[in-house]
Amino acid sequence: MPPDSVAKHQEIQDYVGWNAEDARRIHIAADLILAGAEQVVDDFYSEIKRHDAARGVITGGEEQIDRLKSTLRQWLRLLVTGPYDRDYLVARLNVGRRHVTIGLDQVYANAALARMRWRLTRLLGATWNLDPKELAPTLEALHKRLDLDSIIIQDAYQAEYLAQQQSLSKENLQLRTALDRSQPAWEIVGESTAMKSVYRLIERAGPTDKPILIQGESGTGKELVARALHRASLAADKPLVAVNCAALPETLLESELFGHEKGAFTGAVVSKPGLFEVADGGTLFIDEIGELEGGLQAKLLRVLEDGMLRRVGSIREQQVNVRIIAATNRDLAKEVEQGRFREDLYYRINVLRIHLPPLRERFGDIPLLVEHFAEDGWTWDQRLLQVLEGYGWPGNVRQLANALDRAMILSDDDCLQVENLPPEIVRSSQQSAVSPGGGDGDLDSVNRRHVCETLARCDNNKTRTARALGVSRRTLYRLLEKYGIDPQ
Ligand SMILES: Nc1ncnc2c1ncn2[C@@H]1O[C@H](COP(=O)(O)OP(=O)(O)OP(=O)(O)O)[C@@H](O)[C@H]1O
Repeated sequence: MPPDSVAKHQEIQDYVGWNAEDARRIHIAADLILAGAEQVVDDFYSEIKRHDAARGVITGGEEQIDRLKSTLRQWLRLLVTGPYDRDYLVARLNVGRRHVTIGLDQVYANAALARMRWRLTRLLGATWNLDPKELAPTLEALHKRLDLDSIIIQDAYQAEYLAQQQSLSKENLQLRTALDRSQPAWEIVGESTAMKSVYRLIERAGPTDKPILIQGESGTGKELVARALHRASLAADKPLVAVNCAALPETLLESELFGHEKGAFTGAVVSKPGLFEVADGGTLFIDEIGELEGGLQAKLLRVLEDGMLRRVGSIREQQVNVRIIAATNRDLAKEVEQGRFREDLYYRINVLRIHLPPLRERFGDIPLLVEHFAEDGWTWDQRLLQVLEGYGWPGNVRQLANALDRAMILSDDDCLQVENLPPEIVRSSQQSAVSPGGGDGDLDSVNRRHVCETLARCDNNKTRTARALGVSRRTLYRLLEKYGIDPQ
């Protein structure tokens, strides 16, 4: 592994906040997870096999599946036993590549990883008959480890994708397209009027090559819409590459987006193309564009204006042809007014805009979403829907999905019970039963109280609080600022 990767992963590790205590907790849980590994592995593959197109890729039958399963077991062992060090990274990248090369591309890897995360959480929750409070730090450590892991697999994917791109035959490209088109994991659920107008915009705006700005609160499905736009575009058979500006520190983000030349900075011992180059001919989805720093905004503007970019440390300019889809949960017009976002860039990306309504403005979609997120065979009653429809959902659809996951994990049978929803949701339903008639004006105070209570329940730990609320850490900071809450 090149030293620059090691340095980069150290930086990612620091960023995610992985520490010795987390390692210790995972180590304690390792036996349990490994004992349930078969279940997790089977689950991973049943997720993959759900996709018709994947069946066409795994052509070696059961034998190939067995080989892949043993790679996955190795992955799990690494995930829960290995220290997070250089050897882990090398081994992990190899495991990642093996999955990626057979065509389980990013889309599947992500869907299957999400599934694995759910299964591991459930496994720990079900086996350790513990108070959720006691279990929380271990689950958090596990989630951190999976976060680190998915950043690494993303890297492996990119490296592999680039290598494949150079030698890819036409058939393979068509297969890749088929994979992306037939991907049901990106299904957008909702039949409210607001969502119907979103679908209409996707149909109309998708086939143009114009930049699109998707605006909406965190967890409203902006990434889903970006994927639908790409599928509806003329470049649907070309790559869709996603980057989240809030997930990486500025320096990493610059080299991630624009690439770097050998020697550009300490540790850059090899040249690396950026995501713009990887997405050439296709779409680049820039999530949380409002987080982009000034210097990077200028560089992005240049690419939008004439398609020219320069890798970090290079004097050579090169041309790319990439359609930009950007998303933000901020009010960019306000950011422009306050001088935090370049006006010229704003006008460039704001040619077409899609607004995603928050969940509290489309309660009618809740029953469909519950059906979508509940596993096969689960049931629920009207009371559960009433409670869900009476809650404010600051974390939107993502928070709803997490709440339902929790209810499934804690349930003794296959019935979703109100009592197994997160306490803040149950409490808010009890409060609204006592004081009915709260209008929009009350929503902020309900949300504020909800954030305060969750913060207290998570011992003022912001990572845990953000996870419990189903929002990113940055969103949590914005909520704290908005509601004037002192996190201490
Ligand atoms: N309408 C929907 N139908 C089905 N699933 C949805 C819908 N909206 C959101 N989701 C699910 O909710 C989760 C969050 O969605 P997504 O990542 O697209 O939101 P986002 O707006 O991009 O969030 P953020 O701003 O925090 O990045 C995902 O698991 C996604 O699949």
